[in-house]
Amino acid sequence: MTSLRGSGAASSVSSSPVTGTVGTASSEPAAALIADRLYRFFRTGDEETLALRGVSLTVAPGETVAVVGPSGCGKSTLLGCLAGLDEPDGGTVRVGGQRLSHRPEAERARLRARRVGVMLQSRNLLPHLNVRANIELARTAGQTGPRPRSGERPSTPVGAVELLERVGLTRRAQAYASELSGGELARAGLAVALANDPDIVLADEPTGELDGDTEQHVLELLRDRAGAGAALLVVTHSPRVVAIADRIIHLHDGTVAS
Ligand SMILES: Nc1ncnc2c1ncn2[C@@H]1O[C@H](COP(=O)(O)OP(=O)(O)OP(=O)(O)O)[C@@H](O)[C@H]1O
Repeated sequence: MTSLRGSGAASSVSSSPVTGTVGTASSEPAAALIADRLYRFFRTGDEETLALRGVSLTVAPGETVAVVGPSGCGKSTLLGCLAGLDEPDGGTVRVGGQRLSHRPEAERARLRARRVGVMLQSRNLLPHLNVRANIELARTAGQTGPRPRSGERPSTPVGAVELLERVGLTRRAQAYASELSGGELARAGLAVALANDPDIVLADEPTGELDGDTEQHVLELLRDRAGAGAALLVVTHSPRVVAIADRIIHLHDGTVAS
Protein backbone atom coordinates (compact mmCIF):
# COMPACT_ATOMS: atom_id res chain seq x y z
CA MET A 1 0.00 0.00 0.00
CA THR A 2 1.37 3.39 -0.89
CA SER A 3 0.93 6.20 1.59
CA LEU A 4 -0.45 9.09 -0.39
CA ARG A 5 -0.43 12.56 1.00
CA GLY A 6 -3.72 14.26 0.34
CA SER A 7 -4.13 17.97 -0.18
CA GLY A 8 -0.84 18.81 1.43
CA ALA A 9 -2.86 21.22 3.55
CA ALA A 10 -1.80 19.36 6.67
CA SER A 11 1.87 19.93 5.93
CA SER A 12 1.95 22.84 8.35
CA VAL A 13 0.69 20.61 11.11
CA SER A 14 2.93 19.31 13.83
CA SER A 15 1.03 16.66 15.65
CA SER A 16 1.46 14.36 18.58
CA PRO A 17 -0.34 11.06 18.22
CA VAL A 18 0.42 10.38 21.86
CA THR A 19 -1.22 13.40 23.44
CA GLY A 20 -3.73 14.07 20.71
CA THR A 21 -2.90 17.76 20.86
CA VAL A 22 -1.81 19.71 17.86
CA GLY A 23 0.24 22.73 17.04
CA THR A 24 0.57 24.73 13.86
CA ALA A 25 3.29 26.89 12.44
CA SER A 26 3.05 30.21 14.26
CA SER A 27 2.10 32.20 11.13
CA GLU A 28 -0.88 29.92 10.37
CA PRO A 29 -4.30 30.28 12.03
CA ALA A 30 -5.13 27.22 14.13
CA ALA A 31 -7.25 24.78 12.13
CA ALA A 32 -10.61 23.80 13.58
CA LEU A 33 -10.55 20.47 11.79
CA ILE A 34 -7.53 18.43 10.78
CA ALA A 35 -7.40 15.11 8.99
CA ASP A 36 -3.95 13.63 8.66
CA ARG A 37 -3.38 10.74 6.22
CA LEU A 38 -6.71 8.98 6.63
CA TYR A 39 -7.10 5.41 5.39
CA ARG A 40 -10.30 3.38 5.42
CA PHE A 41 -10.72 -0.19 4.14
CA PHE A 42 -13.91 -2.14 3.73
CA ARG A 43 -14.17 -5.86 3.15
CA THR A 44 -17.30 -7.39 1.66
CA GLY A 45 -16.85 -11.14 1.22
CA ASP A 46 -13.63 -11.52 -0.75
CA GLU A 47 -13.77 -7.99 -2.06
CA GLU A 48 -11.67 -5.28 -0.45
CA THR A 49 -12.28 -1.58 -1.03
CA LEU A 50 -9.77 1.05 -0.09
CA ALA A 51 -12.22 3.93 0.30
CA LEU A 52 -9.70 6.45 1.67
CA ARG A 53 -6.04 6.36 0.70
CA GLY A 54 -4.16 8.86 2.78
CA VAL A 55 -6.49 11.87 2.78
CA SER A 56 -5.16 14.94 4.55
CA LEU A 57 -7.00 18.22 4.90
CA THR A 58 -7.56 21.14 7.24
CA VAL A 59 -10.47 23.53 7.69
CA ALA A 60 -9.93 26.85 9.44
CA PRO A 61 -12.49 28.59 11.68
CA GLY A 62 -14.95 30.52 9.51
CA GLU A 63 -13.85 28.68 6.37
CA THR A 64 -16.22 26.79 4.07
CA VAL A 65 -14.76 23.82 2.21
CA ALA A 66 -16.70 21.86 -0.40
CA VAL A 67 -15.71 18.24 -1.02
CA VAL A 68 -16.62 17.10 -4.51
CA GLY A 69 -15.98 14.00 -6.58
CA PRO A 70 -17.65 11.17 -8.48
CA SER A 71 -19.94 8.64 -6.84
CA GLY A 72 -17.98 6.09 -4.83
CA CYS A 73 -14.82 8.21 -4.49
CA GLY A 74 -15.04 8.19 -0.68
CA LYS A 75 -16.83 11.43 0.22
CA SER A 76 -19.31 9.96 2.72
CA THR A 77 -16.64 7.71 4.16
CA LEU A 78 -14.45 10.75 4.71
CA LEU A 79 -17.26 12.68 6.36
CA GLY A 80 -18.05 9.74 8.64
CA CYS A 81 -14.42 9.60 9.77
CA LEU A 82 -14.23 13.38 10.25
CA ALA A 83 -17.39 13.26 12.37
CA GLY A 84 -16.11 10.40 14.50
CA LEU A 85 -19.08 8.29 13.43
CA ASP A 86 -16.61 5.90 11.83
CA GLU A 87 -13.01 5.10 12.73
CA PRO A 88 -10.30 5.41 10.09
CA ASP A 89 -8.01 2.39 9.78
CA GLY A 90 -5.06 4.72 9.59
CA GLY A 91 -4.42 8.42 10.17
CA THR A 92 -5.82 10.89 12.65
CA VAL A 93 -8.74 13.31 12.95
CA ARG A 94 -8.52 16.28 15.28
CA VAL A 95 -11.22 18.79 16.14
CA GLY A 96 -10.29 22.03 17.90
CA GLY A 97 -6.89 20.58 18.79
CA GLN A 98 -8.32 17.41 20.32
CA ARG A 99 -7.90 13.98 18.84
CA LEU A 100 -11.29 12.59 17.81
CA SER A 101 -10.16 9.38 16.13
CA HIS A 102 -8.90 6.26 17.87
CA ARG A 103 -10.95 6.78 20.98
CA PRO A 104 -13.79 4.74 22.44
CA GLU A 105 -17.09 5.44 20.71
CA ALA A 106 -18.59 7.08 23.81
CA GLU A 107 -15.73 9.59 23.98
CA ARG A 108 -16.08 10.37 20.30
CA ALA A 109 -19.80 10.91 20.78
CA ARG A 110 -19.18 13.27 23.70
CA LEU A 111 -16.63 15.34 21.81
CA ARG A 112 -18.87 15.42 18.75
CA ALA A 113 -21.88 16.49 20.82
CA ARG A 114 -19.96 19.45 22.18
CA ARG A 115 -18.16 20.70 19.13
CA VAL A 116 -19.43 19.21 15.89
CA GLY A 117 -22.73 19.52 14.02
CA VAL A 118 -23.38 16.71 11.58
CA MET A 119 -25.96 16.69 8.81
CA LEU A 120 -26.15 13.31 7.10
CA GLN A 121 -27.64 12.14 3.83
CA SER A 122 -29.74 9.66 5.78
CA ARG A 123 -30.84 12.63 7.91
CA ASN A 124 -30.07 12.91 11.57
CA LEU A 125 -33.43 12.83 13.32
CA LEU A 126 -34.34 10.19 15.86
CA PRO A 127 -37.62 8.73 14.58
CA HIS A 128 -39.32 8.42 17.99
CA LEU A 129 -38.84 12.10 18.85
CA ASN A 130 -40.57 15.03 17.21
CA VAL A 131 -38.58 17.79 15.51
CA ARG A 132 -38.44 20.05 18.54
CA ALA A 133 -37.41 17.22 20.88
CA ASN A 134 -34.65 16.22 18.44
CA ILE A 135 -33.29 19.78 18.51
CA GLU A 136 -33.51 19.97 22.29
CA LEU A 137 -31.76 16.63 22.68
CA ALA A 138 -28.85 17.81 20.49
CA ARG A 139 -28.65 21.04 22.51
CA THR A 140 -28.64 19.21 25.83
CA ALA A 141 -26.05 16.69 24.66
CA GLY A 142 -23.81 19.55 23.59
CA GLN A 143 -24.01 21.16 26.98
CA THR A 144 -23.03 18.17 29.13
CA GLY A 145 -19.67 18.53 30.82
CA PRO A 146 -17.11 21.28 30.33
CA ARG A 147 -16.02 22.33 26.89
CA PRO A 148 -12.71 20.74 25.89
CA ARG A 149 -11.15 24.19 25.63
CA SER A 150 -12.77 27.20 27.19
CA GLY A 151 -13.32 30.55 25.55
CA GLU A 152 -13.53 29.25 21.98
CA ARG A 153 -17.24 29.35 21.35
CA PRO A 154 -18.04 31.65 18.48
CA SER A 155 -21.47 32.65 19.80
CA THR A 156 -24.11 31.82 22.36
CA PRO A 157 -26.31 28.81 21.64
CA VAL A 158 -29.53 29.45 19.78
CA GLY A 159 -32.75 28.17 21.38
CA ALA A 160 -34.92 25.49 19.82
CA VAL A 161 -37.70 27.97 19.10
CA GLU A 162 -35.37 30.29 17.23
CA LEU A 163 -33.78 27.42 15.32
CA LEU A 164 -37.20 26.15 14.27
CA GLU A 165 -38.05 29.64 13.09
CA ARG A 166 -34.77 29.98 11.20
CA VAL A 167 -35.34 26.77 9.27
CA GLY A 168 -39.00 27.64 8.69
CA LEU A 169 -40.39 24.72 10.66
CA THR A 170 -42.17 26.42 13.55
CA ARG A 171 -45.46 24.87 12.49
CA ARG A 172 -43.89 21.42 12.14
CA ALA A 173 -42.24 21.38 15.59
CA GLN A 174 -44.45 18.53 16.81
CA ALA A 175 -44.02 16.40 13.68
CA TYR A 176 -41.94 13.21 13.49
CA ALA A 177 -39.41 12.44 10.77
CA SER A 178 -41.83 10.06 9.03
CA GLU A 179 -44.34 12.91 8.72
CA LEU A 180 -41.98 15.38 7.02
CA SER A 181 -41.30 16.02 3.35
CA GLY A 182 -37.77 15.63 1.97
CA GLY A 183 -37.15 19.38 2.16
CA GLU A 184 -38.57 19.63 5.68
CA LEU A 185 -36.41 16.70 6.75
CA ALA A 186 -33.33 18.41 5.39
CA ARG A 187 -34.15 21.64 7.22
CA ALA A 188 -34.94 19.79 10.45
CA GLY A 189 -31.65 17.90 10.08
CA LEU A 190 -29.84 21.19 9.70
CA ALA A 191 -31.53 22.57 12.84
CA VAL A 192 -30.36 19.49 14.75
CA ALA A 193 -26.84 19.87 13.34
CA LEU A 194 -26.72 23.51 14.50
CA ALA A 195 -28.42 22.95 17.85
CA ASN A 196 -25.21 22.48 19.82
CA ASP A 197 -23.77 25.73 18.45
CA PRO A 198 -20.97 23.77 16.78
CA ASP A 199 -17.45 24.99 16.05
CA ILE A 200 -17.40 22.58 13.12
CA VAL A 201 -20.27 21.70 10.79
CA LEU A 202 -20.02 18.61 8.58
CA ALA A 203 -22.77 18.18 6.02
CA ASP A 204 -23.29 15.38 3.51
CA GLU A 205 -25.31 16.60 0.53
CA PRO A 206 -27.26 19.11 2.66
CA THR A 207 -29.26 20.32 -0.32
CA GLY A 208 -29.53 17.01 -2.17
CA GLU A 209 -33.29 16.81 -2.68
CA LEU A 210 -34.24 20.44 -2.21
CA ASP A 211 -35.94 22.87 -4.54
CA GLY A 212 -34.14 26.10 -5.40
CA ASP A 213 -35.69 28.26 -2.67
CA THR A 214 -35.17 25.72 0.08
CA GLU A 215 -31.61 25.12 -1.09
CA GLN A 216 -30.98 28.85 -0.90
CA HIS A 217 -32.42 28.96 2.61
CA VAL A 218 -30.24 26.07 3.80
CA LEU A 219 -27.18 27.70 2.25
CA GLU A 220 -27.91 30.97 4.04
CA LEU A 221 -28.10 29.14 7.36
CA LEU A 222 -24.81 27.39 6.69
CA ARG A 223 -23.19 30.67 5.69
CA ASP A 224 -24.48 32.31 8.87
CA ARG A 225 -22.81 29.58 10.85
CA ALA A 226 -19.52 30.09 9.02
CA GLY A 227 -19.95 33.84 9.55
CA ALA A 228 -20.16 33.13 13.29
CA GLY A 229 -16.74 31.46 13.07
CA ALA A 230 -17.57 27.80 12.50
CA ALA A 231 -15.52 25.65 10.15
CA LEU A 232 -17.75 24.15 7.47
CA LEU A 233 -17.05 21.06 5.40
CA VAL A 234 -19.76 20.16 2.92
CA VAL A 235 -19.88 17.10 0.68
CA THR A 236 -21.86 18.08 -2.37
CA HIS A 237 -22.67 17.64 -6.03
CA SER A 238 -24.47 21.00 -6.14
CA PRO A 239 -22.88 23.89 -8.07
CA ARG A 240 -24.74 26.33 -5.79
CA VAL A 241 -23.08 24.85 -2.72
CA VAL A 242 -19.70 24.82 -4.45
CA ALA A 243 -20.25 28.50 -5.28
CA ILE A 244 -20.38 29.50 -1.60
CA ALA A 245 -17.22 27.58 -0.70
CA ASP A 246 -13.92 29.31 0.03
CA ARG A 247 -12.07 26.22 -1.13
CA ILE A 248 -12.87 23.06 -3.05
CA ILE A 249 -11.32 19.67 -2.38
CA HIS A 250 -11.60 17.17 -5.24
CA LEU A 251 -11.67 13.57 -4.12
CA HIS A 252 -10.81 10.90 -6.63
CA ASP A 253 -10.66 7.21 -5.81
CA GLY A 254 -10.01 7.88 -2.13
CA THR A 255 -7.34 10.50 -2.61
CA VAL A 256 -7.29 14.28 -2.82
CA ALA A 257 -6.70 15.20 -6.43
CA SER A 258 -4.11 17.91 -6.87
N1 LIG B 1 -19.82 -0.09 4.84
C1 LIG B 1 -19.22 -0.34 3.67
N2 LIG B 1 -18.86 -1.60 3.35
C2 LIG B 1 -18.24 -1.87 2.19
N3 LIG B 1 -17.91 -0.93 1.27
C3 LIG B 1 -18.25 0.34 1.54
C4 LIG B 1 -18.93 0.71 2.75
N4 LIG B 1 -19.13 2.05 2.75
C5 LIG B 1 -18.63 2.50 1.59
N5 LIG B 1 -18.10 1.49 0.88
C6 LIG B 1 -17.43 1.60 -0.43
O1 LIG B 1 -16.42 2.59 -0.30
C7 LIG B 1 -16.36 3.39 -1.47
C8 LIG B 1 -16.61 4.84 -1.09
O2 LIG B 1 -17.97 4.96 -0.71
P1 LIG B 1 -18.59 6.37 -0.28
O3 LIG B 1 -19.99 6.13 0.17
O4 LIG B 1 -17.68 7.03 0.66
O5 LIG B 1 -18.57 7.16 -1.68
P2 LIG B 1 -19.22 8.58 -2.04
O6 LIG B 1 -18.15 9.35 -2.75
O7 LIG B 1 -19.82 9.20 -0.84
O8 LIG B 1 -20.34 8.15 -3.07
P3 LIG B 1 -21.76 8.87 -3.43
O9 LIG B 1 -21.42 10.19 -4.09
O10 LIG B 1 -22.38 7.91 -4.39
O11 LIG B 1 -22.55 9.01 -2.17
C9 LIG B 1 -17.39 2.82 -2.44
O12 LIG B 1 -16.74 1.92 -3.31
C10 LIG B 1 -18.37 2.08 -1.53
O13 LIG B 1 -18.97 1.00 -2.20
